[in-house]
Amino acid sequence: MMLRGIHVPLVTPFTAAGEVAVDAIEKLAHQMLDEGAAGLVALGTTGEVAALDAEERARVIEVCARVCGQRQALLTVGVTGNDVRSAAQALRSLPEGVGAALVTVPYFLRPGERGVVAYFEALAEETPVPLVIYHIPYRTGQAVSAATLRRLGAHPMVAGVKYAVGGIDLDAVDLLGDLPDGFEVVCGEDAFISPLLALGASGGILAAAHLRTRDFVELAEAWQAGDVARAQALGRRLARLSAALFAEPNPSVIKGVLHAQGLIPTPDVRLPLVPAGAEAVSQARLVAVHPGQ
Ligand SMILES: O=C(O)C1=N[C@H](C(=O)O)C[C@H](O)C1
Repeated sequence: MMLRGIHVPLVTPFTAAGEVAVDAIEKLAHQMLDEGAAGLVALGTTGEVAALDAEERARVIEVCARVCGQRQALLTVGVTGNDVRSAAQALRSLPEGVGAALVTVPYFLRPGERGVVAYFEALAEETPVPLVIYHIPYRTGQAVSAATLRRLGAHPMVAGVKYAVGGIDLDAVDLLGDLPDGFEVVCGEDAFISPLLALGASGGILAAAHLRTRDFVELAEAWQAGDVARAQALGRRLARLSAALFAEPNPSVIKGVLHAQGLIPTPDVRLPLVPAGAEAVSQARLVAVHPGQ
């Protein structure tokens, strides 16, 4: 169960001069693992990968690979793109220490499900590490059915799917009711982590888990142990936190809270993202401390 547990897609903090704050990434990476995260994700959506140049991406991967190597934790690296040659090149370029690649469904082109299958089957023949399909139709514009995910999951180099469809849909219920051997579902829709775990997901790749990390870890453990009462209580509280942290475009609120806690040097994000409003940050900080029953 390579993807079991909570994996934190790290933010990319920036200095006041607008540079990538590598030291802050290193400290955050250690802190997430200290809190029980099973692994880290570099260059996810939360890491603002689209706004980083090649050299910055390489530095983020390097620091995360160093920390995950020291801690024997899984490092998953985001590979975004909508053409097979650049995605394949990015996979081939992954350095030692990267354990998996989170590959977005090709976005904007809307290639259809046959195109999605051909894309991932081509990458699965090239990749040095297992692939996790990043299925997020409200960002990519491309639907992917349970049947298609099951077909892709039959490939030995396709390890799972990060499932983020804006809730729990019938495809999630269908897929989790009949998973290919060795294929896992991890939640990518933070507020729905608890119900997806209840349906049999292995864990989550959750930006919200930058905060109350240990609670997210305990939530996954409670569902895996069948402690339903504990899992339901934690799930309700953490859903409220997730909703507050996603009140404005991710990762602006999370960065605002981490900055207010002194964990990153600035709350800055790169355009077209803009820093979260003070009210959203204040509300998220309040919910993080008092998540309710
Ligand atoms: O960075 C990621 O990977 C994630 N991105 C999602 C999004 O911003 O849509 C949210 C999820 O927590 C992880």
